[in-house]
Amino acid sequence: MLPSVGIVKILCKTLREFPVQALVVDPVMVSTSGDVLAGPSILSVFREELFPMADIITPNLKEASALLDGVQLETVDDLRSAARLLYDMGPKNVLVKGGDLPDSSDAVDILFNGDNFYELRSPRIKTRNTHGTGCSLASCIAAELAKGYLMVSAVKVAKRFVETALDYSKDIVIGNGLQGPFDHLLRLKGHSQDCHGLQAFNPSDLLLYAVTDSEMNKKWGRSITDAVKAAIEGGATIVQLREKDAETQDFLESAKACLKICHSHGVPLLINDRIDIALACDADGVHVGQSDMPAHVARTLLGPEKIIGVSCKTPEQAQQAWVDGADYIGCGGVYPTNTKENNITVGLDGLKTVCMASKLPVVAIGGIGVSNARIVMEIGVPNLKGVAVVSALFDRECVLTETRKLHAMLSESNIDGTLKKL
Ligand SMILES: Cc1ncc(COP(=O)(O)OP(=O)(O)O)c(N)n1
Ligand SMILES: Cc1ncsc1CCOP(=O)(O)O
Ligand SMILES: [Mg+2]
Repeated sequence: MLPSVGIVKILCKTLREFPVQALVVDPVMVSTSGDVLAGPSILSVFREELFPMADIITPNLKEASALLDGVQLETVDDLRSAARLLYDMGPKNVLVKGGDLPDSSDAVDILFNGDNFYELRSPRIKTRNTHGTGCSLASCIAAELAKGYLMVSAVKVAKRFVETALDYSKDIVIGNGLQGPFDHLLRLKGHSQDCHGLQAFNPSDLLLYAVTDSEMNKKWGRSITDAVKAAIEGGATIVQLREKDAETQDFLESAKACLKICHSHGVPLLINDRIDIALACDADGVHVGQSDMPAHVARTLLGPEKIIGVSCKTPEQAQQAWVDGADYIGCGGVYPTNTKENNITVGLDGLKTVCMASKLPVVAIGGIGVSNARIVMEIGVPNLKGVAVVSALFDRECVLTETRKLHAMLSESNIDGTLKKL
């Protein structure tokens, strides 16, 4: 908040003397609640001195209008024209925030970098807790840029953060004012206890990730609950129900029964593909692939506490998973597999490339078993946390024996540079 010309001039002089790596300017003039925070005398010094130094400026609708001498901004096309005119004032990027745009069910923001326009949409969240959203967005962009991310990524992460946090805290009541702040600490909430007494997501849970397969269990004449019990007894640290052919009602009943078994052993249970089943049985989370429900939609539906995993074969997909609010990624097939048809194999090199690009913990999947799990785990990247296995556990006569063998092997492998013994 820069309320006087003198203060802006001092700031600009100081920035010239002590240049910063990235400058995010939120030209605070009119708050979402309508309060005037800086008068019109500030406009010329913003335009002429501060904006040309900025990597990005982030005006809301009213501020963009004030900076453009009161021009009416009523449509997404108007936002685009405004972004272009503001860009001509010298900043490297312009984000015009259309949260106050009339007649739009989405919150639409326009990012313009001189070459391209990006239309960023998120569902409009009905809440009184919008106080400080603009400041939070700008601060989050600054934090992402400080971490070295490109502008488009930084803006997307910031917008997703604000959207998720707004949704998460839409009903909280803080203070007596008309507007409350939203809860900025939702990411930290992941470390709290959930209502089942299970610790929220811990990346080391990915160590021995058992993925069920109804066909395999049928073939060996066992129920899904017996299969899950045996895998947990053998040392599985997380379980995913991947029941491709199950009827919805059967799937839901099995999921409820498996959840009881998993929780009685402190093991998280995820559901593959089916957000509806995960919601209906209150599972610990879901795993989605590139053609399943987008992870950011799953996050909105499941809320901040649930675990979301995304299948990724490329660094770009890994970056998107992070932007979308996932907790981990599954990378593979590392080796060829008969379990998933037409699955492209990425090999150990592909796995390493994805791990190195990923800000999220990674579990390797595809053709992995006792014979090769050690080689996979020893590729030497700290965020590779474990292996996800289907046939090596469930297409075998004794799930317990196979899980024990794999568990013993993983316990001895050199993970994160430290010899791990479970
Ligand atoms: C841990 C883990 N990683 C990857 C996958 C594969 O998910 P997807 O690409 O959606 O394919 P399907 O399993 O749905 O056939 C997974 N399930 N688990
Ligand atoms: C679901 C999936 N996604 C990538 S490979 C794969 C199948 C893994 O099964 P298996 O462990 O039997 O190779
Ligand atoms: Mg899937």
